[in-house]
Amino acid sequence: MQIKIINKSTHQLPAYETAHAAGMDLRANIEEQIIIKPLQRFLIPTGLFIELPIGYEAQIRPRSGLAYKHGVTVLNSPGTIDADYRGELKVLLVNLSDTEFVVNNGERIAQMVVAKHETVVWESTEELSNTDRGAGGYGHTGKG
Ligand SMILES: O=c1ccn([C@H]2C[C@H](O)[C@@H](COP(=O)(O)OP(=O)(O)OP(=O)(O)O)O2)c(=O)[nH]1
Repeated sequence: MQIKIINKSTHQLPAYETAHAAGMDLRANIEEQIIIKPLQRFLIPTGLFIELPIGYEAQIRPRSGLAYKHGVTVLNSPGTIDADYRGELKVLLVNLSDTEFVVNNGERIAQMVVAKHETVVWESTEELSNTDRGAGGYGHTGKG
């Protein structure tokens, strides 16, 4: 499927990401370096704007390399981009390490996947069907 995108960032979208991709890496589009201190968060602009069809969402997810090597992740993961959103895509990074993390312009800070979802009609009722699980959860079947 094709999805409209406006790129107002200072960098080009790589060709491998604009053709038949599941999504794309998201890059910081910033005029100056951003320094995220330990346990601080920062909303980072990407310079990208998209028009998703109804019935689709985009999910902003962490990059495993940033999480593993630097303790930096997406705070609201997965961030939800609604189909009717026309603003700039932004990434909410949080630094869970004990050292500062520097973000440079053009750096890949997260990844975005486009996903189809059901459109639901919530049917109000007084009773739900019985199951073996019932209301059990939160590890009720064992330790973990
Ligand atoms: O990581 C994110 C999360 C959201 N958004 C944009 C797109 C999304 O469609 C909009 C609203 O996000 P969300 O529904 O998560 O926000 P909310 O906290 O429920 O506030 P709102 O009242 O604006 O819906 O913000 C981003 O750019 N990045």
